Amino acid sequence: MTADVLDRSAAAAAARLTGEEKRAALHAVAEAMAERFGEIAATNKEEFAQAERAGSVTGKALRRMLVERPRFNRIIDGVRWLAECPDPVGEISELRPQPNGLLVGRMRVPLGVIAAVYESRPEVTLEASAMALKSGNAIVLRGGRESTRTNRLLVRIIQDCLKDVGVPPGITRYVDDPSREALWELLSGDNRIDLVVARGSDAFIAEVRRRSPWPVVASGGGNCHVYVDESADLDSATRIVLNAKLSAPTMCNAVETVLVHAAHAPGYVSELVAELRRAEVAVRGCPQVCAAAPDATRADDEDWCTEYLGPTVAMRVVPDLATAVDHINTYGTGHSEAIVTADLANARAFQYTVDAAAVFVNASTRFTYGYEFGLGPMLGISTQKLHARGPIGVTDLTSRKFVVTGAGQLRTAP
Ligand SMILES: NC(=O)C1=CN([C@@H]2O[C@H](COP(=O)(O)OP(=O)(O)OC[C@H]3O[C@@H](n4cnc5c(N)ncnc54)[C@H](OP(=O)(O)O)[C@@H]3O)[C@@H](O)[C@H]2O)C=CC1
Ligand SMILES: N[C@@H](CCC(=O)OP(=O)(O)O)C(=O)O
Repeated sequence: MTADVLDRSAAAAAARLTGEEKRAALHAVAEAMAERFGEIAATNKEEFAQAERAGSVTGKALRRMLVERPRFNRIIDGVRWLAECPDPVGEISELRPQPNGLLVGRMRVPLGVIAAVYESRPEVTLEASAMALKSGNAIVLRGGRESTRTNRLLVRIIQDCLKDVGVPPGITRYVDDPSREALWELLSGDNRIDLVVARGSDAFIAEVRRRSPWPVVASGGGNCHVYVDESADLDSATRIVLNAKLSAPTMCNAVETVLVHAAHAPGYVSELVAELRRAEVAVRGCPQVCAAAPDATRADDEDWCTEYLGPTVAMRVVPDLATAVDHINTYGTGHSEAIVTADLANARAFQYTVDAAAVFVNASTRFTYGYEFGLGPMLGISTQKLHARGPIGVTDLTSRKFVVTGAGQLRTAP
């Protein structure tokens, strides 16, 4: 299985594709996905029901598995967007003529073979394949086992489209064997993978890092915070907190802990807790929050570390901005963090000192998403600093090499 899946010639074939070939292939994929939606949704529905019966995916993760019309249409539009966006491959920048006449520049190039390993979310299969195609990479995909049939179908459709437009279908592969052993074999040192993108829980990412000698970009959990500063517009703060929790509580960019400046306790704290309770969100609070709002239950240290991924939020009153930043840098996962403030100096201090992939001023953490950042489709939200940070866009699936053009120059300097 492994040698076949990781045939390096697929990487060379992907890297050779012209902009026009990629454009044609991506449009063909978008059209086929739209046409065959019924078949995809039916397969997915069966698998979903099976996972539900087996209890193999729990409530919060279960919904991610569903392929549903409006969201899938958005992903298809993302494939069309990729078809039309400028080809990142071959772009030359930073051209610097040297005193000896050498022309030194940097050319954007594909990485080679990418392995994408991710949760039971079939839409990732489509986005990841399309992004790899556009960036001239071969890709091997492995999603959560409950979605194997849907993922296989999606990859078959993609491969058929590639064949139809004359692109080698082997540049997109799916690991058919859903066992973990097959996954570890894929990631083992026997193969050569240029980048592993791992989306999922901390336990999963830790295991991938342990098993894989290849560079791993972690798209990990989001223990995200909103800090309501002393000068915040409190109506806006409430709207931001509610949006950050309620617009999609199961997603990694949802808020999990709200920090409120002590100037707002007890009055605003009790109002905010009441708003959250009205929206059926449970609040786990520090002693000051519980004193202000009796229907908050007492939080412990575990709460500050918890990604609830559901209708619960932790809340803590903090004496100042520095304590809020310290709390976030201690318990956060480097994903998305927000401050609500009318104080420009505090806004800037927060953005400089909070260590996260996306740091917002007066906006919801839910905006951390490729489409919302103008990057188009994304392969995950990197919670580490290298090689990509935040939403992993198509350009992040490339590297740059130096390209140097001379006229027979020889180096004479020591
Ligand atoms: N930053 C980002 O872009 C994203 C982050 N996330 C984060 O992922 C987490 C939840 O996702 P969830 O669906 O529960 O992800 P899981 O980590 O449970 O599942 C993801 C994949 O990991 C495998 N897996 C799970 N646990 C282990 C383990 N201990 N050892 C080896 N393999 C494992 C599963 O494979 P198998 O099928 O074999 O069980 C699955 O393919 C949340 O923290 C969420 O925030 C999710 C999506 C995007
Ligand atoms: N898809 C999300 C962002 C990232 C994501 O896919 O996260 P998750 O739902 O945790 O798998 C969004 O629409 O904001």
